[in-house]
Amino acid sequence: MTKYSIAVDIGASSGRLILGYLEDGLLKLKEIHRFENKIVKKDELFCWEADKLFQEIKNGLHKCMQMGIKPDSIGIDTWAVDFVLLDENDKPLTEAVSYRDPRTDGMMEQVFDHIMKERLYLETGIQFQKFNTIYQLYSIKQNSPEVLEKAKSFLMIPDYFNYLLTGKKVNEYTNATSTQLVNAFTKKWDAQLLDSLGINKEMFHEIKMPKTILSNLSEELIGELGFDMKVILPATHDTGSAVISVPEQDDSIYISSGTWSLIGVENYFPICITKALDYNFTNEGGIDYRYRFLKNIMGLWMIQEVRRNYQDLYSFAELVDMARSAESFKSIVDVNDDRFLKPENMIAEIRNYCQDTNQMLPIAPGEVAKCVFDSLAAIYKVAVAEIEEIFEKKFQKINVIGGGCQNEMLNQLIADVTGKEVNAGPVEATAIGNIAAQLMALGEIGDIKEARSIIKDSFEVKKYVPAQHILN
Ligand SMILES: Nc1ncnc2c1ncn2[C@@H]1O[C@H](COP(=O)(O)OP(=O)(O)O)[C@@H](O)[C@H]1O
Ligand SMILES: C[C@H](O)[C@H](O)[C@@H](O)C(=O)COP(=O)(O)O
Ligand SMILES: [Mg+2]
Repeated sequence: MTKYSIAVDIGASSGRLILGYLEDGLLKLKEIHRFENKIVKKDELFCWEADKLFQEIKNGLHKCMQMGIKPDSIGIDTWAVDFVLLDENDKPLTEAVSYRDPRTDGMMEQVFDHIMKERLYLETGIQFQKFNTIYQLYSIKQNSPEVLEKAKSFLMIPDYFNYLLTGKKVNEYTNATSTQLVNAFTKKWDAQLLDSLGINKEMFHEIKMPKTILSNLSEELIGELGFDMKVILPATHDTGSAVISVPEQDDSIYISSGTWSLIGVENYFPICITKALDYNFTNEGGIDYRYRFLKNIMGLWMIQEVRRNYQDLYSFAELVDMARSAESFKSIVDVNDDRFLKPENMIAEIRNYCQDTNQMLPIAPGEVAKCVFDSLAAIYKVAVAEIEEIFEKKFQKINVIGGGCQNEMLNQLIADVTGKEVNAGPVEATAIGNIAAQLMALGEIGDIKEARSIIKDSFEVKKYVPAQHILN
């Protein structure tokens, strides 16, 4: 009897419900629902609209019913690091504040007064991003200590949605590691670290692995939806699910290309050496206790903001076409400069950077877009060199997955600047990895090796080779 699993993948720019099932040995997908996700200002904080997002999940499930589809399971993945705190009555004490809120400015440095940066890296193996959960919680402790005193539950965004579906409160492993509060070796919440920061460790829940069958829906949800199903934990960190889908892991580097670009390799142990620290690589948890050795790059967030600055006048495809026509424009920016994390106006900020670095200012939309794509390709090249230096080997291929793999100009740029073969696809890598974990939990797929073989057979990837003149 065919099993049907629903993946809920909510990235920083959009969410989608995608139905997945096996047919003739291939993984088939059917998009059920898609919705926008964006940051809004609430009480002077940049927040996600968590209630609206949960309603969109239910809207998608209602659509399933209208299509006569009763999924056997559902799995939710979202962006990392962000969370909600619940009080003793399981009522939210906080909004779902976004990692782009400046409340964490300066917090990392204050945390280093309690634990040396090097020690924190050795214990957790997690990259230093000023928006990591550890710094968000420290900010709450500094500015609203009463909130932390009342907090009885810490739930990351997918954990929170799972709680709303089932009434069960757990923390899923891959996303928990992104907090920089999980010990890379014990794979548990680091009690000593939490104590040293004065953060109440009792509010953290048991860490559960991907493929855990959490529960059935709550009675309330069954009543509302008219059907029941299993709630399964995929790799609830979206990039953790995306990496499951990378068709070829050996000898290849992946770029999970969405709002963020996450560039790295799959590994079987944490690499916490000084060079990895200096280059700010992370060891986020993966499926089956693997590690995602990767680093964050500002990503297509920049072109999303450019598009918004142009009042959504142009599609992403049109921006790419215009960038192609700006062939002679050569200025590039350091996309990882903090100024690009949440600027008032991305176009103005890019121009300011070019001014500050005595480069030509991008004026036309095509020049702005080209500057973004050239700049991303340039920093990818640096990251590839850093990875090869740390692993002391050359990687032959780069797999670009996620929405950004549709950017054919950027794919070709990556091949040209790195001199490597680029394989682009699958677009919905995150949802595919989410579904694969659910089908493994349901016994439809044996293990990750089989899952990757099915995914490779099921989805086309488009190949890009370096332009000939580059290779000569
Ligand atoms: N047709 C297209 N051509 C070029 N780029 C595209 C196209 N469609 C989507 N993209 C890129 O994909 C990005 C969204 O990727 P996605 O993985 O959906 O992001 P997230 O999961 O972070 O919301 C967009 O910001 C855009 O840059
Ligand atoms: C803030 C985190 O680094 C971010 O969530 C990243 O880990 C990630 O998963 C981004 O996924 P998108 O689909 O939003 O690009
Ligand atoms: Mg995504």
